[in-house]
Amino acid sequence: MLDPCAFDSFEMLNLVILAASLAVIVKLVSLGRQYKNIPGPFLSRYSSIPLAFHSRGGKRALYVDSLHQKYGPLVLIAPNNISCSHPDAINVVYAQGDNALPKSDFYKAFVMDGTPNLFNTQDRMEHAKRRKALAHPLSYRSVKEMEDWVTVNMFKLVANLDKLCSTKSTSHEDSMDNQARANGLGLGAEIPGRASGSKQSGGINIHAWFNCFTFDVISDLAFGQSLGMLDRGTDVLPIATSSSRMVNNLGVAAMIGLRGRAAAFLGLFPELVGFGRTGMMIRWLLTNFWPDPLIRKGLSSSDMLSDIATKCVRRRLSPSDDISQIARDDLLNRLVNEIKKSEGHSDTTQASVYERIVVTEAMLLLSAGSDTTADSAAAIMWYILANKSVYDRLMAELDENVGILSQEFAAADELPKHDQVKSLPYLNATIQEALRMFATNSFGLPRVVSNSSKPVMLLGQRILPGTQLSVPAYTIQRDVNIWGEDANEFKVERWLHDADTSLHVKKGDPKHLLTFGVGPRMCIGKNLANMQLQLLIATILLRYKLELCDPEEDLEAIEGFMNKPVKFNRCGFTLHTSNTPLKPQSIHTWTFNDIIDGLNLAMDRKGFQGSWGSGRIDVREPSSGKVVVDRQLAGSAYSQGLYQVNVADDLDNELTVSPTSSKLGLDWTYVLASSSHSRLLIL
Ligand code: HEM
Repeated sequence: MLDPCAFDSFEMLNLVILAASLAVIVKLVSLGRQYKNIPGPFLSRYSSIPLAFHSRGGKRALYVDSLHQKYGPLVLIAPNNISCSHPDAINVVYAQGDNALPKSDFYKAFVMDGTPNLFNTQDRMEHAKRRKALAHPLSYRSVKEMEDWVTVNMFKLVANLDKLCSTKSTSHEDSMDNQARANGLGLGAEIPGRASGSKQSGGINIHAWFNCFTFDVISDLAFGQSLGMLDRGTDVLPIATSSSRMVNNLGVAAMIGLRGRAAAFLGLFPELVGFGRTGMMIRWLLTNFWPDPLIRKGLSSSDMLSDIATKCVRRRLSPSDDISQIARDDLLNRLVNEIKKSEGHSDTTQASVYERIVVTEAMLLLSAGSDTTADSAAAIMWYILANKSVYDRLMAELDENVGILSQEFAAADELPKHDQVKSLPYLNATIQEALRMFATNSFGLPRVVSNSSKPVMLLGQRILPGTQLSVPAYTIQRDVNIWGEDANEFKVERWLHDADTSLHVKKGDPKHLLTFGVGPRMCIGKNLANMQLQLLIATILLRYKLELCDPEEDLEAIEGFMNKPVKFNRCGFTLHTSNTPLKPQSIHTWTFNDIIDGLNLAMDRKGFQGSWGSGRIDVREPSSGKVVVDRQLAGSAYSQGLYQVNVADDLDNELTVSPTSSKLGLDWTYVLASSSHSRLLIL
């Protein structure tokens, strides 16, 4: 006989399944009806899967662009998710002030350890507070004051490239390429954006070197110490971490790339990446068991990056560590001061109170401010090299206005200065046009109409709360209605306002350039990025003669969160004949401690112009007895503490240091063994 209880449970189960199915059907029908007047692929009305599929493949912007070509300016790309490629949409979706729309749940995928940062916070008040803390340290004025850190790393970059140029190898086979392959920078399909296994042979992997440069600059500024990639010639860090072994041997660039790839996919399923304990638990499950290795590696990379940032920042903030005593007026220092102010802490507050916020923001700066700049620089370089007339005109402008590297050059203070290049019209027009064509920020950055948002109308369509909106940069930046029939051609002239400008080129208007985003969430690191891009392009072009290894190959890109050039990463490199190569460089770093009360080191950080307390630093070349550095102080900018001196010379042996001290003053004599290219850089 049938047990009545069993029958009841069976019926109950049936009822539950039926109810659940009905709920799904009702939900699907209502989803399908929503925005039925907005065109889009059939499946996208009901599911994010088509968009997720193309995001996983790194081609979201191209996919959405193809939808706009087919359906017009308004397209439903997923349920409740509208892409609008009309220029009028820019000021609606990325509106300022009371009309501003918050970032959508897509950004939850970027939250690392449960603490939102400036970039991924969805809360407007929290965002305003965080933005205020970073706005000052990243203002144009602050960035200008930090130019020397950029210069020091540029010098190291040039020293490395000179070394590669002066090796006998005719192909300039670059060790970076092997390292790149080994550390994940160049594993083709697995780590798209870093392919080095292409047909190109010979040349120098300029993209990888740009990465090392931008990482070293931003870590120098944001962590208080460089990650030393230019010194080691690789972006693999010698820091042992406890995180997943899956990404242990990867370089930082690859990790940031993977993290962006995973987030671009997971952001479409925000229910998988919630906050709190459940969120952490789901994340752990995804990291370990998600069937797609790209996603697992992306999540592991994210954890690993967080570990690295935490270690670096803790080290700098720890009062017991020597490094923390280095007196540096860098970004981290400014960030700590601003966060202390905004969080209402006094100087005496324990570092742990604000450490978490500082770590989160410093980590953000590392991931937001490194490969974005390197990828952009690589793309700009490709456009310059692929267009001979642009190359020639740029060289003429640089020669005329900077020209300094055409003479013998051997020290950081002889590198181009930002003031020399920042207003060069042709250089700036080239950068703008290359970034228009390449679109580092390529897909539409999503915002959401929240319940508290003011009513939103987009091209005559009323947008309901809960709807995601985005304006695709790639499509806008190549729209013939905005840029003219030549929208798909690289024409620097569209940004120039001189008589040479050919009349058929439609002028460019920066308001349609979404490179750094628009509105309240636009890039806060734009000043630093621009400074690096201008200096990088100017320095490299002035110092080296470059050519594409494979002129036939197009610049292809693949997207994570940002767009990355693929295939192009190497180019033929030779020093301009008028340049003398730097002798192979070693950068020696010295730290020394000021133990005398009240003694301040003050310097303007311009290469040689440093001195030590009431004494001085003498740097001599013993063979000639020539004093390389012998200056008095320029002013007082720092408090006492541990200072760092980098000495670049062409010797492998350690420097001999002969300190002499008197009670009230210190006379330090740094004696360099014989060297004709010895230089002292003081940070
Ligand atoms: C060429 C290089 C760069 C490009 C193309 C770029 C692009 C962008 C874009 C498009 C956004 C808006 C993202 C969104 O709305 O979701 C953004 C935001 C941001 N960028 Fe950049 N960026 C670059 C360099 C930098 C640098 C050097 C830094 C740091 C020093 C930086 C820090 C940030 C931060 C913190 C945000 C979040 C701002 C906010 O939400 O208020 N970026 N960037």
